[in-house]
Amino acid sequence: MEEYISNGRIARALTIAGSDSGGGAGIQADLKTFQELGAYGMSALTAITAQNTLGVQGVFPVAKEAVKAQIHSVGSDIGVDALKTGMLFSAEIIEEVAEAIAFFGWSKVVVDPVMIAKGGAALLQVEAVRALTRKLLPLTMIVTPNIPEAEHLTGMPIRNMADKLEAAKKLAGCGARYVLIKGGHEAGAEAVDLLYDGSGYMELTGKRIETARTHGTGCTFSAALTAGLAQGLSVEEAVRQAKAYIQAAIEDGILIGSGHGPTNHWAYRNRQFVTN
Ligand SMILES: Nc1ncnc2c1ncn2[C@@H]1O[C@H](COP(=O)(O)OP(=O)(O)OP(=O)(O)O)[C@@H](O)[C@H]1O
Ligand SMILES: Cc1ncc(COP(=O)(O)O)c(N)n1
Repeated sequence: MEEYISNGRIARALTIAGSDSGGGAGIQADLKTFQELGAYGMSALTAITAQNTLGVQGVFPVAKEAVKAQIHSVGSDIGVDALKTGMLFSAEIIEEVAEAIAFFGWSKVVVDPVMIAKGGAALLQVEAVRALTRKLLPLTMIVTPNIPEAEHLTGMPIRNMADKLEAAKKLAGCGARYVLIKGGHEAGAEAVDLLYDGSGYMELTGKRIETARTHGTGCTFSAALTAGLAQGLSVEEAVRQAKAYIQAAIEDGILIGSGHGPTNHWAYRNRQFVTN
């Protein structure tokens, strides 16, 4: 029981994100990951997507009032130790989310700036990017863009580690206390992520797996990070645990669907059973 308890109580993690009917990304990936890592998971839905391993067949946004109501329901009763945002879809939803974070004074805020699904579908409206950088990043503990998202948010191309660092500095300038730029979209034998803390940086390296089963890697990574923060880990510790979690989930992939399959959310726990 002990490992489920942080500061004398259950670690509570909230995801504010879209639903992926296929279960590999979005709210579903987040809740599975919270559960696997021993955090109590809660959700506020921002959009419903009709989605499978072949792509996104439909996007149905949730009314901003409904997003606010969900967040206030859990915030006013259960409480939140850490939260993450994923697909936020529109400027009005981003503004509602930012207001709620400020209202409750939550500080452990992970922002995964989801913009475009791996299949190419838009999960964030073009005009919403401004709201994300102006309203949400100043309230952010750690922002976790992939390379195309970091390029879009900063307006600069990223080709190497020096570019990643410069982009991270720009994003820190928007108010995020930590910036983690993910290396999943690069080529090379290793997937290298960069963590910038406002003054220094460190690299997190994992063996790159040649696989089509990478649907929801970013969602899963940021959810693992959020679970760790909810449990009282430092940002560095939570990032290392999240990297180990996603590495296992990609390495031990499961065969589901005929397109870009999901990662294996059980893999990290299964490995702990094997080693214990
Ligand atoms: N093929 C791979 N092999 C090993 N690690 C990977 C691979 N692809 C991604 N990763 C790791 O997974 C994490 C997520 O990175 P990625 O760049 O894929 O995020 P993302 O594009 O936001 O994901 P998604 O949009 O699918 O949710 C990072 O830690 C990255 O290094
Ligand atoms: C609801 C939702 N949220 C996030 C993603 C990003 O994941 P990916 O880039 O792997 O498609 C997604 N496809 N769907």
